[in-house]
Amino acid sequence: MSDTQPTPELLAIRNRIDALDSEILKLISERAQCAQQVAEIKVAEVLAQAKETGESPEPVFYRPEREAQVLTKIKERNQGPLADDTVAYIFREIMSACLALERPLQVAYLGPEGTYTQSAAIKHFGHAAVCVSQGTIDRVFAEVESGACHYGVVPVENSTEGMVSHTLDSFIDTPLQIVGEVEIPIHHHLLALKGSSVDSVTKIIAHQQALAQCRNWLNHHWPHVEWQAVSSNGEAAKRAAKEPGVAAIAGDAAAEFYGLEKLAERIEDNPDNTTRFLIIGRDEVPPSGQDKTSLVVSSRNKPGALLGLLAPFQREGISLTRIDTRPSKTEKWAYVFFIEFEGHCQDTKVAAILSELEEQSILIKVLGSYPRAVL
Ligand SMILES: O=C(O)C(=O)C[C@]1(C(=O)O)C=C[C@@H](O)C=C1
Repeated sequence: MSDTQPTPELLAIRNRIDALDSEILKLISERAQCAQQVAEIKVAEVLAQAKETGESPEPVFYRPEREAQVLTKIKERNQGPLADDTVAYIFREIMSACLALERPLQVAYLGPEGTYTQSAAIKHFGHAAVCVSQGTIDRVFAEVESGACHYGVVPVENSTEGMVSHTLDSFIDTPLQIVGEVEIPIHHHLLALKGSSVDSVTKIIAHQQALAQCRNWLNHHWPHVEWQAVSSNGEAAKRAAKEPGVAAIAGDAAAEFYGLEKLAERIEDNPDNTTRFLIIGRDEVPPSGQDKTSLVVSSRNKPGALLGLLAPFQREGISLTRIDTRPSKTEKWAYVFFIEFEGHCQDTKVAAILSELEEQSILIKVLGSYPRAVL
């Protein structure tokens, strides 16, 4: 390191940075005070409503549609040199901290710690949310349904492996709504106890989806070692941290949390491997202007039934973003369709499509209209 004094030029720029930082701090504090005032208004509105109707619902502090609008505006206004996503992440954290002043959020996620779902929860809610690990997807739904947690985060699809069928099935019976979505690029690593060598590995464990996403790599490098599916990548990392000879497939967060050595990095077969997660909550979300709607629908078992369900979307010019089929739990060889499309159920065109589908189908359930992922 050089022991020379900073040049006058460097000193001047640092002084400018100090001055800017104190201005930024002042503005952030002012913004946080505004958020506190918003909270007071929300509480007052609920109290006024309680006086009028006798009902006293909980004030809703978290506003996904507003957060999506704030982040979208920031990205649109950004003129560099920082990247759009970088400035959006900074504002994500500012809003997360402001919301925590209004009401700290409890978010249930499919754990244990170190899972990609935890990374998704932090990406969506920021670091001020309190993320609460759950052992299963069912527990995440149950915690939000019971009110023990405000929101939940569950994986729904992977770009290599397709839908997480358990999550889709859970939506059929739940009273919860989808209130948001978030995508995470998935990079898997082979992890083992610190100081382990590749030769010491006798068993590789991971969630079955992770094993599937690394199948070619495993076949090529580890054909003679046992592979075992476990309940989550976080669980795999937790075991690898205790059991010599056991290597786990998991991501950076798990490697860091359990202090594991990376024996091989980025071992997924598809470098664009991405997982999409859904945010579940108890309240409907008003339109943000850039929304998606998810629904589950089952038609009568007759020729052309699927075509009939899709025709209204084509007529109204509404883009489908996803369609999936699951066996109906109530009738043999009958199916339910999960359909996702652009728009909000309060949009006139979408409302027209929904009432048409209601006439044609034996079951239709809107799972939620929610802002498209901004980050
Ligand atoms: O606008 C609101 O309703 C707020 O509570 C403020 C704010 C923000 O910091 O901008 C904070 C939390 C909400 O989720 C959305 C936005």
